[in-house]
Amino acid sequence: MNGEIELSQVTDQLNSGILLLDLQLNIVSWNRFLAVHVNQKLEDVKGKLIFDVFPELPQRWFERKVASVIQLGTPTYCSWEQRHHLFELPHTRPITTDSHFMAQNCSFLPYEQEGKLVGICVLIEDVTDVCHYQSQLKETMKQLELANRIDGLTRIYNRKYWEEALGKEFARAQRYTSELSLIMFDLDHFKKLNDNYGHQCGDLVLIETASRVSSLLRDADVFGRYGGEEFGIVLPQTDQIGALEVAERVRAAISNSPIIFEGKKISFSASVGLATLNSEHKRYEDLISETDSALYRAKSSGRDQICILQKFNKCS
Ligand SMILES: Nc1nc2c(ncn2[C@@H]2O[C@H](COP(=O)(O)OP(=O)(O)OP(=O)(O)O)[C@@H](O)[C@H]2O)c(=O)[nH]1
Repeated sequence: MNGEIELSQVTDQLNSGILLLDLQLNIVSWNRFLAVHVNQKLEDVKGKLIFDVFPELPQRWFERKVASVIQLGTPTYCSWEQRHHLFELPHTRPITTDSHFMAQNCSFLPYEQEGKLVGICVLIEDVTDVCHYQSQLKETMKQLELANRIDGLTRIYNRKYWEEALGKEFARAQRYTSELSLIMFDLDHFKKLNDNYGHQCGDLVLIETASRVSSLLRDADVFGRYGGEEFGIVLPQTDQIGALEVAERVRAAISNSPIIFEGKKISFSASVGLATLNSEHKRYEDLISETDSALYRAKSSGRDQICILQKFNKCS
């Protein structure tokens, strides 16, 4: 039995491409997998320069890769994560992928005869499925991570993420003795709004509030939904005067224009509490607690207004 025939019977059944090149990068042989995917017979490509048969190959990169195999006499490798594919071979998967071409792991192996390097064997593995499932996994992880941070209704940060961010900003402001202010606001008579116009209308007001306030803030500010109809804004590098300006803009943005729901004009407003970091605040919870007390005072002083406990101890 002829050894060559025997080997090709095996390699022709492989679900991977095997391409044999001489040291000048002319094609010496390939297996059935490549003949099928390139749709050309071995006789038609034998002796041709690889770049004439596969013009898509990055020539200089390919030559460098092969040169290292020739010089070192050791295999080298290129995974689909480095380059999605080298050879433009159509994939035959019924799955939808981002590319028309098969994702590939390619190995470049030295090919020796009688102890002498005579060529390079390129092994091309089809890893389209791996690539596809990995991309899906990445996308799912991204969505999960987002869902973990974002409030489902208003699309701003949820309480857990917002509080973590406040904790970090608090620690940073203490370490660098920089300014930090906190605004918390709560929609007024929200229960009545729900009762009068329905929960759907209440939801719409929450969404509209988040959207209006988001558009007023700087990138560094951290805006989150603290609970039902209560929101918080962390303002790094912001003193009391700066925070008061923001608070006034927030209050006005909410109460100055009603929404239209089922043809009806729905007015709503918010009460706002504000506090600025000082030496009495030992933990970020102290800052929340002071802001919440200011908010409570804004409610009890008539709503649709801003209150600060520190220094001014006043409402505006
Ligand atoms: N539509 C809607 N309502 C919510 C949501 N979360 C909380 N609420 C409602 O918000 C209302 C809050 O009511 P209260 O805590 O009594 O406060 P309020 O009516 O706004 O009164 P003041 O805060 O004192 O002005 C409750 O009826 C909750 O059911 C939500 O996601 N959607």
